[in-house]
Amino acid sequence: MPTPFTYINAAMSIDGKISTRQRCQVRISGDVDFERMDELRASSDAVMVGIGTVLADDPSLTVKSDEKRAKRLAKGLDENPVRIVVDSKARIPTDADILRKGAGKIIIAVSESAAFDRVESLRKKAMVIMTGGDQVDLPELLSVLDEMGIKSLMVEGGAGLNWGLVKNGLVEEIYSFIGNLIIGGSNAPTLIDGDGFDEADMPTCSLISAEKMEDGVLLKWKLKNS
Ligand SMILES: NC(=O)C1=CN([C@@H]2O[C@H](COP(=O)(O)OP(=O)(O)OC[C@H]3O[C@@H](n4cnc5c(N)ncnc54)[C@H](OP(=O)(O)O)[C@@H]3O)[C@@H](O)[C@H]2O)C=CC1
Ligand SMILES: Nc1nc(O)c(N)c(N[C@@H]2O[C@H](COP(=O)(O)O)[C@@H](O)[C@H]2O)n1
Repeated sequence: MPTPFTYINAAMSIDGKISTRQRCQVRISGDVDFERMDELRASSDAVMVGIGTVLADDPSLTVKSDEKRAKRLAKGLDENPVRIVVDSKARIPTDADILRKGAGKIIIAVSESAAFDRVESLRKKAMVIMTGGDQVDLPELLSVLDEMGIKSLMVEGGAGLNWGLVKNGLVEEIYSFIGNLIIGGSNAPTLIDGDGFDEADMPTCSLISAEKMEDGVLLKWKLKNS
């Protein structure tokens, strides 16, 4: 089944954490990396996060630069890419920023385990796509997105969603900005959490580029199995 070109973009500490043990939003990127992230948003068909990130960070996932939004409009696109939340049980608060801020399509990807009334109330604010039994079926979801014309998909985390996508072989590239911080903590989320791979199954990557950026480094990887 065809799926969009899917890539993860994230910022992590020297020790691979993407947040603290309190799971609150941490500014790891500097201005240059946030600008790069905004350009990626502006140039992607869709941006995706997991419900854990929505509950922790309450992001809007909008393109921040007026100029970049104007360029999208000039090309006949919506100001923002399609914004997608992977949320099996439809837990997203109805006043979440992503549902209130910015123009453009919003998709909430739920599973059959979502309560009917929650799904019906979300349908007033967003398009709902249902796949999977207990949890969202990510391969099926990405196939549906591809059929809808979404050909490039930027994944902005968090740790659990990143795992689900990589485990299913759905990620082609990973871009990680490593900032000059040490966060530590065995309960702080890393770039990829979940159950983890056994040694025999670990995906390997080839390095696309390594670039010094402000006080950190931007690494771009291509997954070999994709
Ligand atoms: N530094 C950075 O670049 C970034 C940092 N973060 C940080 O990451 C943390 C959030 O990460 P995390 O808590 O892992 O949350 P995620 O955003 O990764 O969401 C995880 C949730 O996604 C849902 N989900 C649905 N289907 C699947 C599936 N098939 N596979 C995997 N997950 C699925 C699950 O909830 P359910 O079953 O209910 O649907 C799961 O608990 C926050 O602390 C945030 O600040 C987040 C993004 C970027
Ligand atoms: N690239 C990057 N660097 C950091 O330091 C970060 N904390 C994040 N977090 C991601 O950005 C989202 C915030 O988006 P809004 O601009 O508020 O819409 C957040 O949810 C994470 O996905 N990213």
